[in-house]
Parts: sequence; structure tokens; C-alpha cells
Amino acid sequence: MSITVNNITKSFGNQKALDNISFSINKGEIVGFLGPNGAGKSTLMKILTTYSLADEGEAKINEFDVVKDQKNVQKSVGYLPEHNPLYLDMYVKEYFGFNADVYKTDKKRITEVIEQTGLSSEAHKKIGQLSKGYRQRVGLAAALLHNPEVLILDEPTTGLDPNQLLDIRKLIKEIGKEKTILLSTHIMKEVEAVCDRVIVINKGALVADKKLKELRETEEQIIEVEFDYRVEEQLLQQLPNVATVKNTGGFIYDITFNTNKDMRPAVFDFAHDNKLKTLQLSRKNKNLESLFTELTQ
Ligand SMILES: Nc1ncnc2c1ncn2[C@@H]1O[C@H](COP(=O)(O)OP(=O)(O)OP(=O)(O)O)[C@@H](O)[C@H]1O
Repeated sequence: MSITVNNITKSFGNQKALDNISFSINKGEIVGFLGPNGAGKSTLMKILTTYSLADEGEAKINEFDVVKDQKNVQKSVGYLPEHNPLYLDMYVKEYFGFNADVYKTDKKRITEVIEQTGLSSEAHKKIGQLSKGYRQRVGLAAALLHNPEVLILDEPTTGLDPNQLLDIRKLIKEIGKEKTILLSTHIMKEVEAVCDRVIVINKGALVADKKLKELRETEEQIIEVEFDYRVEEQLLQQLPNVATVKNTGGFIYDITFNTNKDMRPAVFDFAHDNKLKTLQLSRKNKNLESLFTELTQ
């Protein structure tokens, strides 16, 4: 296992920031750690990277205990903290040189990470002169410098413009081909774009741990249909697997089904059997964003 979290609990005063959290992450997975503000994401990430201690439970990175074997944990993990603290007066290369000295890393890695994170054109500049997207790249490069197997990224795309956001997501996905990644975010779309699996926490408790594929399969299906005539909603309720029926205006209906099976043919046959004409018929999947809202409400 690359990351193991066993019954971790952490309180600040009488507030429980983490309440008995457990999960494990296999080598090579890219996992989204999703939760609203104050859910406890950063707190757990600080515990995993040895910056903070849990009150109860245990956690391991690459089988090294985060309390008993801190040095090996720090060697195994690269961490991009929230707000990406950087020395703005340093030149990019100078900053990596400084980090390489602190972590006793081979300086050859500097050129490698500059290339890997697409920083070549900016490497001669001061960090303070860089755009936010490039500063994120510097943070990522610094986390990669000692070539760790596991990366822990705390909200790596917050505050980026849409283009920078896409670039950084692409870069993380690329890096994820070689590393295990746990990245925190508020945004379900980000998880969809980058991750294979999502762990959702809310108010310190784990509320979901699913592969994206599974989540998509459990989604409800909504069929939007327009007939040429009014239909009693009760009649539509008789279709198999119907959860709800809603008239959304005119002769248009949103029918929600609790099944993965494509229900468009059943709706089409229903219209035919009831001597109705189908003017339009489309399937909409309940999006993952609304699923997140439900889980964290
Ligand atoms: N050092 C601290 N002292 C007191 N309370 C803290 C401390 N660190 C975190 N907390 C509290 O613990 C809870 C969890 O905070 P945490 O920063 O882990 O949430 P988060 O999910 O990372 O939120 P965000 O998405 O806003 O960054 C919050 O209520 C926060 O105020």
C-alpha cells in the first residue's frame, strides 16, 4: 500500500476535525480527496506528511509509520501545501538549488523537474515574477525534486484561471502515470478530470470512497421526453424503475429512473402504446457535482 490511514482522529479544542477516518490507497492510484471547506482535508494531509500529529489512529506512507519513521515518510512523500508557500525573491533555479541542499538531493534532478513541469521558459525568472499557474508548477516541481513515490497535493488548482487550471490538471495526470497521488479539492469536476477514485469527507467523517467508474454506474438516469399531447403523470409513473415524474412545461416531462439500463426504448414504446407521438427524447445523467452536494449536505 502507498498510503494507509487507520482510524485517524484529530480534535482542535472540542472540535473534531477528523473523526475515525480509515482508507488505503494502492500504488499508482490518483485519488481525489473531496470535501467542503473545513471538512478536514488539510488536517489529514498534514498528518500524512508529518507536519501534524493525530490524536488517535495510525497512518503509513509506503509502509513507514508517520510518527515512528518520519525520515522515511518524508523521503517517500512530496507535498504541495495549500497556498503553495514560496520564496518570491528567489530565482526559480536558485529555489530548487536551495531545496536540493536542504533535502540533500542530487542537483541533476533540478533540470529533470524543470523539464517535467514545463518550467524551462521561466526558470531564469524570480518566482515573484511568475503567473499563478507557473508558481503552481514551481510548487509541484519542488514536491517532485527528491523523486518521491507518493505525492500529496492540497488544492493544487485553487485560484487558477481556466487555462492554467486545465494545464495543471494535465500535468498532474501525466505525473500520476509514475506516482501515487492524493489531491484535495472542492470541485467534483476536477476529480472527474484527473482521478480514478474519490474519497469524500464531510465534517471530519468519511462519507464515500468509490471508484469513479462505480459512481457513474450508480447515477440515476433522467429521461427528458416531449409528447404531442398532455399525459397524466400517474400514467408515466407506471413505467418500470420510475423514481419521479415532473412536468417541466408544455408537454415536456423529466422522468427519473433508478437504473443503469437505458430506459429510452421503454419511454418510446409507452408513447406508441398510448397513441402519443414522441417529439423529442433524451437521456441526461445526474451529474457527479449534484451527487457531491447530496453527500456533503
Ligand atoms: N491549527 C488549528 N487550530 C484550530 N482549528 C483548526 C486548526 N487547523 C484546522 N482547524 C479546524 O479544523 C477543521 C478542518 O480544517 P481543515 O483545514 O483540515 O479543512 P479543509 O477540508 O482542508 O478545508 P478547506 O477546504 O477550507 O481548506 C476546520 O474547522 C478548521 O477550522
